[in-house]
Amino acid sequence: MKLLENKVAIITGASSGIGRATARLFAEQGAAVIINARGAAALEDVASAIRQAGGRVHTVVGDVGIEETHARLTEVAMTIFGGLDIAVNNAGAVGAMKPLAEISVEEWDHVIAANLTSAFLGVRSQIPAMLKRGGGSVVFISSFVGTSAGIPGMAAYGTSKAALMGLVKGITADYAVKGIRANALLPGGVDTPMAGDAAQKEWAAGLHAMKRIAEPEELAQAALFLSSPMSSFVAGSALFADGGNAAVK
Ligand SMILES: NC(=O)c1ccc[n+]([C@@H]2O[C@H](COP(=O)([O-])OP(=O)(O)OC[C@H]3O[C@@H](n4cnc5c(N)ncnc54)[C@H](OP(=O)(O)O)[C@@H]3O)[C@@H](O)[C@H]2O)c1
Repeated sequence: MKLLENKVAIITGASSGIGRATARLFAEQGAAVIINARGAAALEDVASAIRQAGGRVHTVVGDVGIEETHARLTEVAMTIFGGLDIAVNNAGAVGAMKPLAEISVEEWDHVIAANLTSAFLGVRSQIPAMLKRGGGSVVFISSFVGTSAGIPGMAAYGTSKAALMGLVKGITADYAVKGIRANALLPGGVDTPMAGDAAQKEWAAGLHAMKRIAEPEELAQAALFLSSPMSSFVAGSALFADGGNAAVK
C-alpha cells in the first residue's frame, strides 16, 4: 500500500538534500508533488527523475521568503492537482556563523526571513487550501540546533529554528480541531551541502550518540511518517531524528 495515494504535497527547498529526498519518497508513495527552490536547473533535474520514475510533479521556482512564491505553490496544487493535503516547509539557511553580538541586523533579518517568516508565509497560504479538503498535515524542518545547549556561532539560526515550535503550537491550537496537524521535524547533522565540509560533518557526527550524521533519506522517512495517516494522532509535536543528540537530552 502506498501511504500518500491521492495526496498532493508541497515541498520547499526540494532541489537538494532533505527536500529532494522527501520529494522523491513522497512521489514514490503516490503523492503528486509540487517542488520548489530558487535555482531552476537543479529543481528541474529532481522533477525529471521523479517523472522518469512514474511520479507526478510540478516545479515552482522562487524564494520562500517572498509571499508570492507560496501563492504560486498553492495555486499549482489547487488548479493542477485539485487541492492540497501536505506541506513540508523545508527550505532554510544557516547564515553567517558569528558570535551573537557580531551579527548585523541584516544578517539576523536574513536568517529569520529564510527560516521563520518563510514558514509563516507558507502556512498562511497552505492552511486555507487544506481546510477546503477538510484538513491536512504541515511539517516544519527545524533543527536540533533549535533546542540544543547552543552551538557556537549559530544564535540566529538556533533562534529561528526554536521559534518554529511556536508556529507548530499556534497552528495546533487554532486548527487541529479542523483537521490540520502541524509538527516539527528536528534533524541532527545530515549529509547535505548545508552540513559543510568533511571536518564539519565529522564534528556534527561527534555530537550524536550514534556517532554519525544522517542520510537525507532518513529524514525523508521521518517526514513521511508525519505527513501520512500513520501519524493521525500526532499534532503539535517535535520529532527528533538526530541519532541521539547528546547536547539536547
Ligand atoms: N543538513 C543538516 O545538517 C541539517 C540539520 C538540521 C536541519 N536542517 C534543515 O533542513 C532543511 C534542509 O536543509 P538541507 O541540509 O537539505 O540543505 P541543502 O541540501 O543545502 O538544500 C537546501 C534546499 O533549499 C533551497 N533553498 C534555500 N534557500 C531557499 C529559499 N530562500 N527559497 C527557496 N528555496 C531555498 C535550496 O535550493 P536553492 O539554493 O536553489 O534555492 C535547496 O534546494 C533546512 O531548513 C535546514 O536548516 C539541515
